[in-house]
Amino acid sequence: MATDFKSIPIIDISALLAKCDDPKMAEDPGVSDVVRQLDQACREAGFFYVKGHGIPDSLLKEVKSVAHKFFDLPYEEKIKIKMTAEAGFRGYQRVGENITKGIPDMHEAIDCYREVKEGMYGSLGKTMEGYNQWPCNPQNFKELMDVYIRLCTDLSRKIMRGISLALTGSPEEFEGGRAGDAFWVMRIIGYPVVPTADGPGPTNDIGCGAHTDYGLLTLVNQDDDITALQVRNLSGEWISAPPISGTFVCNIGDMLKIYSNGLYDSTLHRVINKSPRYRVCVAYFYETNFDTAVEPLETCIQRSGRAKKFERAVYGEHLVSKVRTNFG
Ligand SMILES: N=C(N)NCCCC[C@H](N)C(=O)O
Ligand SMILES: O=C(O)CCC(=O)C(=O)O
Ligand SMILES: [Fe+2]
Repeated sequence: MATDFKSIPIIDISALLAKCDDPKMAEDPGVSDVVRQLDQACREAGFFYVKGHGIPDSLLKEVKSVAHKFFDLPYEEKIKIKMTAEAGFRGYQRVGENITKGIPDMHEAIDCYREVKEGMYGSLGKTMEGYNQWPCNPQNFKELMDVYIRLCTDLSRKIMRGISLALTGSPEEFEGGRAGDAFWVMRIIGYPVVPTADGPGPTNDIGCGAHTDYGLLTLVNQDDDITALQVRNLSGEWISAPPISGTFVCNIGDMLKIYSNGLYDSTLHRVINKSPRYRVCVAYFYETNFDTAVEPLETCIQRSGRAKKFERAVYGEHLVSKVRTNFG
């Protein structure tokens, strides 16, 4: 459960990464220290920054730089990779096309998902079947994102080993049938400058309305120098998550809330870009296996008062119902 946190902690995870695939990792004092910090951050805020994550800062910056270059292109160019239901909701969506709680968001984006081949998950996977649509311009876009996705997947798996240790004492609860074949989502998002009182432009200033993320863990790579992401604490105050160069902002999704039986919450957050500059964010979402039925872990039920607080949910069903409401 979230608390009245006033700021979001920064965790150096290098000791966890160094020992992550060592069978004795649980006994390492450096790992234990990171695990304790992850546990506290997940209980108190559901949000934390990570540093010491091993992904080069130059790559974090390049990914944002190609995103800026894409969004700078004329509309006719961007719409060449238009998001459609036929493409499994992959591709470019214009400003106002994504809906949060009935209100159009003031962002444009390219949505990408792990490829779902025809028939792969039967009727459960139908909506998400399709291939990603990559722009030809900037030219290195796809190659760069492929590398980035691979690194984010590996990093997320490792952070989840730390979170697994914190919740259960074993590092492997989110592998195998739960998230050993993790589904992923990536959104490359652009937030235009908000209109001034007298100028033309969008009808509201909410870049992305209050929402929770859907899966296990999100890695947010946001533009430096613009504070726009806000996180809601228990009393309903919006706490800013300002950019800290070289870090990711991480947060917990709905599936981890269920697995942890509410020990960790998927914290509400929103985006308001009040700066005079266009903002980009590349958000990577690490999820469970697409067809996994998620239920509270037995250890977490024991640790949280012995009552099961959530019913089982199939991740793929949750995603599909979100995608369908996001795009009308
Ligand atoms: N895959 C994830 N988590 N996407 C987050 C998008 C949040 C906005 C969306 N309209 C919503 O209401 O969920
Ligand atoms: O733009 C951001 O900083 C976060 C975006 C976000 O919350 C999302 O896409 O789920
Ligand atoms: Fe989000």
